[in-house]
Amino acid sequence: MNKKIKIIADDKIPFLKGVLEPFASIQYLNYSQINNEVLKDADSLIVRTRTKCDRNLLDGTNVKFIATATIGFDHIDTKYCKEKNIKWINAPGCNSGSVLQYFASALLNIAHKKNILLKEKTIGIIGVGNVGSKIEKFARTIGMNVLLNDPPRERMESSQKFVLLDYLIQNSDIITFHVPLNKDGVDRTFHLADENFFKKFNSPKILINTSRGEVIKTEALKNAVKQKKISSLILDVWENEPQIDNELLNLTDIATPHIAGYSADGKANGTAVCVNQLNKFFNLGLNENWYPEEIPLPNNSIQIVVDCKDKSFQQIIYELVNHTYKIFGDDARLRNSIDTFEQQRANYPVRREFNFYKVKLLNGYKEIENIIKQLGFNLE
Ligand SMILES: NC(=O)c1ccc[n+]([C@@H]2O[C@H](COP(=O)([O-])OP(=O)(O)OC[C@H]3O[C@@H](n4cnc5c(N)ncnc54)[C@H](O)[C@@H]3O)[C@@H](O)[C@H]2O)c1
Ligand SMILES: O=C(O)[C@H](O)[C@H](O)COP(=O)(O)O
Repeated sequence: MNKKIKIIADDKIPFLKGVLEPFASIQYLNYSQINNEVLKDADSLIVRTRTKCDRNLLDGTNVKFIATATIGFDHIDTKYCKEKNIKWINAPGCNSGSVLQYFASALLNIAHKKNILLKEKTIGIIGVGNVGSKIEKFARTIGMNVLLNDPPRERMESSQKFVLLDYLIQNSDIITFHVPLNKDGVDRTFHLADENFFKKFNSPKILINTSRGEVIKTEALKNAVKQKKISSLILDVWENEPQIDNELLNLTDIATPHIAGYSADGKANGTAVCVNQLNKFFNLGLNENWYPEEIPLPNNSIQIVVDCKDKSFQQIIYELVNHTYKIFGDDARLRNSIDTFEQQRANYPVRREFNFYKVKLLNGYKEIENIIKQLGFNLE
């Protein structure tokens, strides 16, 4: 145990307070207060995406270990960290179940509103990692045709299951992005969807972005919507957050303030990875595999009862998913108050993922039972 380790942590990381105090000195700060000055004598940092960990922040400090309670790590200057021998870790997959829930809710609600039978549609998934793989499984489970694009995986796995981006664009009814933000290199994703990308649209498509705002060029996207190349637009991430483009917001069908990954389960997973990795790195003496003792309960009932009689399976899944997450609540809050983007994230209500809920089917049948289990719900 080393009492002298000093940690600076973002104060909006849930479940963290009180955990490391017996083993280290820890100070919680708003992300806007985490600067070079306050890090002077710090050994470690626990951050979210809002803290840019680069030379400006870290030069001349003692920081040896950075943990980010997120999957994304585009806010970490990995080259600089390597040069300075600063170890950094992220939390791969921590919130992939949460993004799946967001995605399922968004797609099923748009389909419901526009009378779209999803099993007749083709979905193109760009980026098939932790989140993209869950979306793939969901889409296949509900009978959709699926196209996958992931050049890094294609190179590594030399698999036939991937298609070229152009093919995906031309053959998908729905396109969804799950790539990391790569600012350069052969797998660059910065402005992956630009004028040239939208030029290839041969029919109006549903477009969903829960990855990073900078993956889509805002001006090109706005023009594509105005030219009716996009039939429905769902955005959780934006260029230049939290100062997002008001005109773009008004062109969306569903708009949310970067909360796709904000389930309480996802947050608990992210915090646990940070605590456990930090404990290991500094040999702090905390029990291995720490996990929050209690995750708060949501505002709805754990049990969901659905009568399947005379309902299509898309309708049944729509009802189930909507019980667990009401996406239009998040959408309305953002539309009513575009200037409180960051506050809406900070005060996000408790959301629990599918595996928290128990489903009781009335007039159920084998096929729907299997689908519900595959989606991660508990069947009573
Ligand atoms: N909105 C949210 O709250 C939220 C929550 C979780 C993740 N995210 C973001 O979603 C994205 C996906 O997250 P993840 O956990 O699945 O990440 P991941 O790293 O597990 O998967 C990313 C996948 O994209 C692939 N990829 C890389 N470059 C590509 C390219 N040029 N074209 C196509 N594929 C490419 C990788 O090979 C990998 O399989 C990330 O940007 C992450 O930051 C957002
Ligand atoms: O990268 C991630 O894990 C997600 O984008 C996550 O939702 C980011 O959350 P933040 O750190 O901005 O609170």
